[in-house]
Order: sequence, then C-alpha cells, then structure tokens
Amino acid sequence: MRFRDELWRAMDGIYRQILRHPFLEGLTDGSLPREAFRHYVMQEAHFLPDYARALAACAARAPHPQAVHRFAADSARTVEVEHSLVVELLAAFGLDEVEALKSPAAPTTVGYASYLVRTCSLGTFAEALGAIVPCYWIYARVGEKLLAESSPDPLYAWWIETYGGEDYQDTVAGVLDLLDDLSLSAEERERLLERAVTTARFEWMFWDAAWRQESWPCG
Ligand SMILES: Cc1ncc(CO)c(N)n1
Repeated sequence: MRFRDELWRAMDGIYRQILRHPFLEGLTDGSLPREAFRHYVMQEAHFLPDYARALAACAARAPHPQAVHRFAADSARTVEVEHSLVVELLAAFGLDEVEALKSPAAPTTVGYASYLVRTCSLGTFAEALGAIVPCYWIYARVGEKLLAESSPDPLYAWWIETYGGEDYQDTVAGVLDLLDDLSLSAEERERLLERAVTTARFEWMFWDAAWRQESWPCG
C-alpha cells in the first residue's frame, strides 16, 4: 500500500463528515446563505497568508532541491491563485481586502493558522508534512466531488471550479508523489498521521465556523 493510501485512511471518516456538512451541501444546492460564504471568504483572507508561510517553512526545511522547489512554488501559488480568488470574491461582496482584514480573524482561524505555522516551523519535517498535506488534499477531494454537482449560484460555482479544476488537482498530485517518494521511518509516519488528523479536524471546523459565523464569545 502506498503511504498516501494509509494517510487517506486516517482522514477518510473526517472527510465524509466534511462532505455532509450543511455548508458544503449548501454550496452545491445554492442554499448556503451568502453571509456564511462571506464569513468564509473573510476568514480565508486571514488564513491564506499563514498557509503560505507554513508552505514556505516546509520549503526551507525540505530534504532535497525538488522538494524545496515544490513547497516554495506552492507557497507562491497560494498567494497568486488562492489569495487572488479571495480578493475577487471580497470584491463581489463590495469589500476590499484592507477593510476585510479589519474585522478580526475568528477563533478557529487563529487556531488553525497558528497550528500550521507552528508545526511546519518547529516540528520535524514529517510532522510538517502531516500538517500541510491534508490542507491541499482535502480541498482537492472536496473540489473534485463538488465539481460533478457544481452550483446554481455563480459565486459558489466559481469557488468550486478553482479547487475542482485541473491546475489545483495537478498541484496536489505533485505533493502526493513527493510524499510517496520519501523514505520515512515507522515513527515518522506515525507522527505524520497524528498531525494529519488534527489538520483534517481543523478543516471541518473551518467550514463549521463559517456556517455558524463564528466570533469571539467575549470582549
Ligand atoms: C481553510 C483552508 N484550508 C485549505 C485550503 C487549501 O488551500 C484553503 N484555501 N483554506
């Protein structure tokens, strides 16, 4: 069995919970309240720079030049493609990025982004991979699944096409090849899987936070 299959097996139950979440069901049938999507997009504006930082930390620590290149390129792609999408989606809500960033990052966003930056900077390289790979992979699997259904709402369809589209799918295929080519010890694999489960949980929580339009409960 390839290591990627073992990794997916550790996350599959959470992935299924993600697909059943009303946020994602609402994306495809168009019933998702626009305010929930707006919350999601604003949180992405906060999250993506830290995601790009976490990828850059993986690049800095990668064991061979091809891996350095991959993570550095993916860090740049996050800003060029995903962050640009967020800026355009914000514009569709009549918001500019500077304004959007004035409203605070929600607790789940702070928790998830901090977890990624910390694990990718301070963990072992295997732990860093465990934290970062599910971010790509879950989005790619969700995008692929949702692409088959699309959405009657053009804004939601646009989001789905970005993550279900060929470019994003190719990006993820590349990182999974890299993962399978590394020779990790049994202990490293175990640590990686543990971090991956935490990331998968945060992925569910990120959508759930948007659905609830999460905010700080005090102050
Ligand atoms: C919360 C979150 N996780 C993963 C990705 C994939 O890049 C994203 N854009 N946002």
